[in-house]
Amino acid sequence: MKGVDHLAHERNKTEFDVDAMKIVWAGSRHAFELSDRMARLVASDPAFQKDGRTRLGRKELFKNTLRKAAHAWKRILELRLTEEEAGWLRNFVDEPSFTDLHWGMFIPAIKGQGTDEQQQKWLPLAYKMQIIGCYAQTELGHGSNVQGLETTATFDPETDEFVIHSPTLTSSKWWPGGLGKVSTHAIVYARLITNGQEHGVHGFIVQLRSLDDHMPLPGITMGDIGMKFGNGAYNTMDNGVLTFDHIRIPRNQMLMRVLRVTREGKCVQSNVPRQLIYGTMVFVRQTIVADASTALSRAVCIATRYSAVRRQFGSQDGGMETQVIDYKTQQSRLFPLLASAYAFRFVGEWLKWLYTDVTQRLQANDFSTLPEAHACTAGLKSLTTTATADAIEECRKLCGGHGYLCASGLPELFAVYVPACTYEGDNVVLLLQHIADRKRSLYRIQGKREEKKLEVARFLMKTVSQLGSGKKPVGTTAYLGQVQDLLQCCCDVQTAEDWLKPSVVLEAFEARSARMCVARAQNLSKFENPEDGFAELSADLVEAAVAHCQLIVVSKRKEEPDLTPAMARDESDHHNKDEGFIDKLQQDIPGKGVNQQLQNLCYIYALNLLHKYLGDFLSTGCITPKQASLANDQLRSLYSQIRPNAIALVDAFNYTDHYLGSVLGRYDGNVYPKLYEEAWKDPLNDSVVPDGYHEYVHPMLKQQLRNARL
Ligand SMILES: CCCCC/C=C/C(=O)SCCNC(=O)CCNC(=O)[C@H](O)C(C)(C)COP(=O)(O)OP(=O)(O)OC[C@H]1O[C@@H](n2cnc3c(N)ncnc32)[C@H](O)[C@@H]1OP(=O)(O)O
Ligand SMILES: Cc1cc2nc3c(=O)[nH]c(=O)nc-3n(C[C@H](O)[C@H](O)[C@H](O)COP(=O)(O)OP(=O)(O)OC[C@H]3O[C@@H](n4cnc5c(N)ncnc54)[C@H](O)[C@@H]3O)c2cc1C
Repeated sequence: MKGVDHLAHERNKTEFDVDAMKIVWAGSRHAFELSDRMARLVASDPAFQKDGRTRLGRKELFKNTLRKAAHAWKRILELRLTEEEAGWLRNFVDEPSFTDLHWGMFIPAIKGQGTDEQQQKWLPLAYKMQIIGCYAQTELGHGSNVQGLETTATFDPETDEFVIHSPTLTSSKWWPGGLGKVSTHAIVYARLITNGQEHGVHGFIVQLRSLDDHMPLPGITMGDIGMKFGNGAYNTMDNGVLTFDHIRIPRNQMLMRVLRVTREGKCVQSNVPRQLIYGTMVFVRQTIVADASTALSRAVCIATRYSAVRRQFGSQDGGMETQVIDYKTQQSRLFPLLASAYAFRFVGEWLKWLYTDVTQRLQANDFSTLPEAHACTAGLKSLTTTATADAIEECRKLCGGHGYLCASGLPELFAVYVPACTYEGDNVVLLLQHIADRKRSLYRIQGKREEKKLEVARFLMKTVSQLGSGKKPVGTTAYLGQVQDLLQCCCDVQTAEDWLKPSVVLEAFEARSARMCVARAQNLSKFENPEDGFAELSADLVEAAVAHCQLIVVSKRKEEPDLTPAMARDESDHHNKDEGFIDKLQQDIPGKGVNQQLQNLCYIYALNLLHKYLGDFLSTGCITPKQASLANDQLRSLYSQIRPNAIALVDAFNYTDHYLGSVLGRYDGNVYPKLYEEAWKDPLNDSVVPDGYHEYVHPMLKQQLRNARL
């Protein structure tokens, strides 16, 4: 590190081994070394510099993105990077681009929904970037309601082709990233029609543009949908519009792993469940949870370093003013966000494990864990992106006025990040799904034997409804197996220190979630028509889903050994599966003081939630007002313990200044001179007298002066 380290005094206070924490944050030594190497590679390459991005006009900005994407690909080939290394490199380039959709959705869709032959044909082309793909699902009229899509794919047995058509304006594909200007191919989702019969929505590989001159193929109309929120930000992406006028594609370009259309136009269902058509979304939602911890940690790193640099008030006898990080209000806003960054990191690791596990099972024709994977990815995507978007804005406020400058990096981070609350499923719709299950089920609330046929029950509601049936809940809902205990238990916290017991915190969160679920299930049972009940109570159901998802983040309960065979996992998996925050602490984590810091963060995460959602905990009788007050006392004490380690805890994210892209978050804390320097780079400062002055302001001044003299 060159130059003076203005944060050295802060780093000297550190009470733990930062290098060891870097490994914990990265997930493994291998991941740390690899990401560190790629981050430095990108930061040291002038072609990847991002200075002034927020000042560029759309065309210039977009061209710049194309240049960087091409340069990244060139470096990947030159250095013969592995797929993993290439992924990290693209990540550190830090600019949304068409390649995100090519690697992040187009390829996974073919892998997940294509037959072996289709994979053999299309994947090599995609891997070598001989074609560029995107994911065209959403339409102008429908995004959330996938079954409401209007684009049609009608089988023509005479030519052995599908005819892809956009029958209405609202059926125009609208939003797909990479579609507007770059993609040559797309996975297009359309209603399958054979022999005059509809067979639901399926994916089709459609070529959009000529591989020679990049012109749209006949019958295809395409373009960009226009500027989006913020400067720079997501405007580097060509989100597009697309309509089809009776486009023909060969039959074998329908992704046929789930359903096969024969030469005669007969539909043959494979043994794979229909829901796998939605599999790409499960994959991407899982990656979005991991990305949430990255975006959140970037914002927190900026706000924490700046809070240690910034001083306001409190100077005595001409001495230094107080660092704003020492104000308890600043700590109570900042440290829970720091704790959330770590919490989301660990739950993201766990979700990745869950997804890998589900994928392996699917390959072995075991589909039993798919509903849980869907529910967890949907719920946690919603929980973590909502919290992260709010947190980035809070970090901006924590940086005072300077946080509002683009030079802080926070406005662009916010503008790039907020659509995560909408894409890959609107967060409210996903929470409703989290508790949703469309299967007919027997509705029976623990022991009441109050049976009702339901058209629509919900994932959590269904679990609760089956408690009396002898079916043991597994996975993330296993705690509901002890529902009777959880309905009756009394929190035995008597001192603030009692809140530092994992079992106490776990019990409080489990009891809150269980009681909320049971109360909602009881309310639902009062409705004659369950559909009406779900519609009427949906806001309450969302609250229960949030409580359940927060419990997963605080700690995924260790699974019982006597699970159904589908859920039983190898002992060798043991370390991978327990990645909830409390579970993480049970592992043997090397490095001086590391475990202690993680414990502090874990309790800050949990107790801050308890404070924020106090209404839930009090109204369900899980804790008393006195115990809530003790939790607050403990929180304040934890903030004091985190304070000397705050800078080191954000250093452990190992972000380069290039990646952070923030004058306020610089590693060396040299904020003011650099902020001053940055201001002079603004194009407005290219000339002393601005363009337009002589045209508009000068005549106005002159006129006023003349008037005054009259
Ligand atoms: C690289 C990152 C850049 C990101 C760029 C952004 C890309 C995008 O945004 S792509 C477009 C993403 N679009 C969405 O996420 C749409 C959101 N909507 C949905 O996901 C679904 O339509 C739904 C979850 C809201 C379901 O609607 P619903 O009508 O209730 O469900 P269906 O009747 O269609 O199906 C019911 C059946 O399927 C199960 N299920 C639903 N989704 C999944 C899934 N992803 N995986 C597994 N299973 C799923 C659902 O639980 C029902 O199950 P059963 O009860 O067993 O029938
Ligand atoms: C930056 C960005 C990138 C995108 N990239 C892609 C892409 O690459 N490919 C692609 O196919 N799509 C893409 N999308 C589209 C995205 O997936 C959809 O916008 C998203 O799924 C939300 O759907 P919607 O727009 O229809 O919202 P709507 O469903 O219209 O939501 C509007 C409001 O209605 C509420 N609502 C809707 N249904 C219900 C319900 N049943 N109960 C209660 N409330 C409800 C929602 O909560 C929300 O408040 C992208 C979107 C964005 C913003």
